[in-house]
Amino acid sequence: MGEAILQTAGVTKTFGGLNAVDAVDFTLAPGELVAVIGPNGAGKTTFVNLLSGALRPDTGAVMFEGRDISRLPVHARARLGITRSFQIASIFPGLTVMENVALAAQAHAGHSFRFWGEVAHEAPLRRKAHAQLAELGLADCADRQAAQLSHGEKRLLEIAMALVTAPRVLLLDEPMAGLGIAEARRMIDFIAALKGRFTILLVEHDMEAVFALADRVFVLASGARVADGLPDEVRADARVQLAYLGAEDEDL
Ligand SMILES: Nc1ncnc2c1ncn2[C@@H]1O[C@H](COP(=O)(O)OP(=O)(O)OP(=O)(O)O)[C@@H](O)[C@H]1O
Repeated sequence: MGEAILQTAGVTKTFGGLNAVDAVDFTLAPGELVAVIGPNGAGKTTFVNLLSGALRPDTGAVMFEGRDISRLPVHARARLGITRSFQIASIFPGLTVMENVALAAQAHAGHSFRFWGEVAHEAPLRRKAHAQLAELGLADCADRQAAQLSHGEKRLLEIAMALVTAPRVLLLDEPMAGLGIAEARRMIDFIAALKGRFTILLVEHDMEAVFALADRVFVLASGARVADGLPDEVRADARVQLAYLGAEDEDL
């Protein structure tokens, strides 16, 4: 893989006396899908917050294309193309799927917020939304009201709303959470179809999804990196197995 698009160097975040993220070095190369895993409380959410800008590191740095972005807030990082799906996606339940995607496209286009009545007349936005939904295999949902979607379909819509903004890096925080078996399979297929076209960091407890999707697996435990490698290497790593001991719901 080429140079990192997103990188951390010795990044640390402390809460009280606890190093939630402890001197972590991490790289994400363009087009890669890296899964960040670890037992409960390992620091995964804190780490994503440090990447998205929701939290600032106490020490160390976050770099985007070699530029130090450690002090930039969420909106400035979003403008650079670092997109966390749920931050983009406040789904409007009374609007259709297509209208929600068109609104996300409009927000990204940099217009100040306008109500849907105005946006609805903008054919280019509607076309863009339709094209995005068709590309994602969601065209059959386009005219459904968002409120009527299943939980799994709403998660797909959130990701579609992030993707229409053409993110440079997509941060997916537990997209499988709360999905039934069939919905989980659909989500795995959906994310698999994004591979190579988008650069993705996936935080996920669902190991079936992680090992089906990841190019590389990055393991945190007690805030620190314990492994970073190919899925099969990580699965066989004794340090990883040790980190997961006692975490009954998270068998590797
Ligand atoms: N705002 C906060 N204030 C104090 N402690 C926090 C805060 N956020 C996280 N922590 C602590 O930091 C540690 C890491 O938490 P974090 O939520 O990042 O882990 P996680 O790997 O995402 O866990 P899970 O898999 O359970 O979501 C935990 O011990 C948690 O209690």
